[in-house]
Amino acid sequence: MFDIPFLGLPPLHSAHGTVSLPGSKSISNRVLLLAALCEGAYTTVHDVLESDDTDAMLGALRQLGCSIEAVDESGRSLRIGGLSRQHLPTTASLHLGNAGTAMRPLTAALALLTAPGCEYELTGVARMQERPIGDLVDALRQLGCRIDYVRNEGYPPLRLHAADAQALAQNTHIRVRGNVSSQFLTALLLALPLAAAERDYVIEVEGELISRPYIHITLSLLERFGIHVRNDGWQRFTIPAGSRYQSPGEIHVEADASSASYFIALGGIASDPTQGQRITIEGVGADSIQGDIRFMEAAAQMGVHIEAGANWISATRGAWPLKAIELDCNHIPDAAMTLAVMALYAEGTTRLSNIGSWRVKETDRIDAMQTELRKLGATVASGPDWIAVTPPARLPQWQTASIATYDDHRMAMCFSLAAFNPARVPLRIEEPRCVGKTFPDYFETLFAVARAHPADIPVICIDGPSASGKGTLAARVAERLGFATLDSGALYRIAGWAAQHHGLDISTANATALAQLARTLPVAFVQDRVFYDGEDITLAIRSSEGSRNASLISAIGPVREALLSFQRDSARLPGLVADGRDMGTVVFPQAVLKVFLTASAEKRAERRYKQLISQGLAANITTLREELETRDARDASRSVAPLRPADDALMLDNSDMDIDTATLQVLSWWAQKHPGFQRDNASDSAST
Ligand SMILES: Nc1ncnc2c1ncn2[C@@H]1O[C@H](COP(=O)(O)OP(=O)(O)OP(=O)(O)O)[C@@H](O)[C@H]1O
Ligand SMILES: Nc1ccn([C@H]2C[C@H](O)[C@@H](COP(=O)(O)O)O2)c(=O)n1
Repeated sequence: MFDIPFLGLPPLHSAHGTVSLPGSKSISNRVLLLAALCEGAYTTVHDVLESDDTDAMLGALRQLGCSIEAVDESGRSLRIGGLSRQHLPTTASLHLGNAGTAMRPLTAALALLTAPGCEYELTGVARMQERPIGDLVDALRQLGCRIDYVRNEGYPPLRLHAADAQALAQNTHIRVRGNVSSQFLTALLLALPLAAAERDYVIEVEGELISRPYIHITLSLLERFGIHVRNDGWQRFTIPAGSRYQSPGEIHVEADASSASYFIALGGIASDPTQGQRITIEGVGADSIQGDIRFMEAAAQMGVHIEAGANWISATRGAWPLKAIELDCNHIPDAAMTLAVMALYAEGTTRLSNIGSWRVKETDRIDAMQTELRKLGATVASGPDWIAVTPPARLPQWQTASIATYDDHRMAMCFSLAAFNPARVPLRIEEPRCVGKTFPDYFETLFAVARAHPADIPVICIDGPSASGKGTLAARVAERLGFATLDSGALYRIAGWAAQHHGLDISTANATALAQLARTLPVAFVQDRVFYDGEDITLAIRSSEGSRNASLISAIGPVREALLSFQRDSARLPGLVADGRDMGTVVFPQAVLKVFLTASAEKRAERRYKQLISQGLAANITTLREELETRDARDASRSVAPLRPADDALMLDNSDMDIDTATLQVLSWWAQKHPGFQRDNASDSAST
């Protein structure tokens, strides 16, 4: 997951490949609660989504005394022991983050489970405290449940007390408004089987029921747990007397159909079938119980070519540009956000209606969508429950933009699709960590299938003499930007070690054999360790001998040639920070930012000395200084790719600069290379 202030997206041109999606949030949280409600039974739930929202549910269930164990190392199969009514804690304060799928059902279930003398408080983040829950509380109060608002009438936090048992036995017919959030009805449907042992309970929906597909998921899952609800025209639901939760033993969570929408759109925007390209999605397909699977129909209407099997989908470009549509999106409220961004690639105006529920989600999604699409140059109009999007009319009207995400995972995910814009303007997604709500590895999954022109992948080069701090600085900068790193010196160190290991003298006489060896190094990088043919050589290559051998072998032209393509292939999305001696002069001459990092020989020897001592290695500061000066002289005087600053490199002497200051300097230079974004790296960095 990219836990950084912003993620830069360079222009992307195509996408191709297969993606496996995480489990559905809606199904995961329902199933976890259902399993917990099977008193005295165990349920193994497979493919559970690992995310902020499921963490919120699991944390609450644990606090309530539920036993939850990982079945294997994947952590995605959990064995849940049903809650025992008699052993619930007397008090609990449950923090449910911004997880509506935890807050609403737990409110209803606990309103019925709270025993006399017990008291539970349910709360969440600031946004959760702005999300209405009054209709659910009103419905529960009709049953005799006792719920207080802790702060604001109609909103969490809530305090729950034991229900009035007499009222609960008499008030078996309740009403709930259907046009605010379908999660209220879901919450009641999941909770009422706890009361329905002896009598029917009937829920009457007032007004139009929005987001019916989510109720369909609830009813399907209730069936799996032994509860057969009677559905009369989506207006009246009866939980029959004698209902009792029964564990299915094992249950699998489908992949998330809403998450699939980004990759279906991706196929339609960026996979060219004439080049044999397609995006294949595994884990969810035509047999899905999730309503958002019908996004396939909407995307097909816009021109995406889609094929689907029971649990897979493939998507490629069909009509291009896409076709603008007018669509009532009540049936796919979450995935409809993806359509709004697809509209950027359509001819004409796309109008999405019946999306009033967007206003009470993680943020006011209609306002957020309008603001951010306009930043890109689109023309956007909106009303209480609709939005209309017209793409920029001509290429120059596309704008580079820093997209705010409003702590809303779907804003971050759907706006990533704008990186395929025809004007090839780069984007920035602010606070990309918000995808953790449902799809923590979203951007990694996207980058695994998206392609950029090599020249568009941003590379930062940090070259300089030995022990000037290149590796340390490169790692810090990469961490801040979410980029990969390339320690090119390590490659020469490994090649030098290998030559010695195979008894090859490091001299130009052996150039061909040494180059062949360098081309086929059986090396593996595992976290911060280096393995050669399974042998851990991390420390060996950092010894004085290792440094000398690296310097010697790096002066042999064919060896440098042999290592070139590996280094260039390290440039990958969303970017690379490469450190060495010739990153800016030879390997990445087109790099956007080149830094030549220096420090006095005295300081460098001192730092290297401290580094070796801290690793438990013997060192002598005078010898170290002599060695690194000899090495630098050799590296700078060799005929191939000598150590020298590129003509366009920025010089940074960090002799008297700490690592944080050096990092901020590089990030600030990086920001200056990217005019046009409303926020810049320097101000983001300074706030850390
Ligand atoms: N600005 C700094 N102030 C103090 N110490 C630093 C600074 N930058 C780096 N160091 C320390 O100096 C040591 C050498 O740094 P580092 O290994 O990053 O250098 P390098 O240039 O990559 O070395 P090499 O050329 O051998 O690959 C490390 O222990 C690091 O923590
Ligand atoms: N791009 C590079 C990187 C390194 N070398 C050589 C020169 C160094 O003496 C040796 C070890 O590098 P270090 O780990 O100290 O960065 O490798 C090079 O020629 N070109």
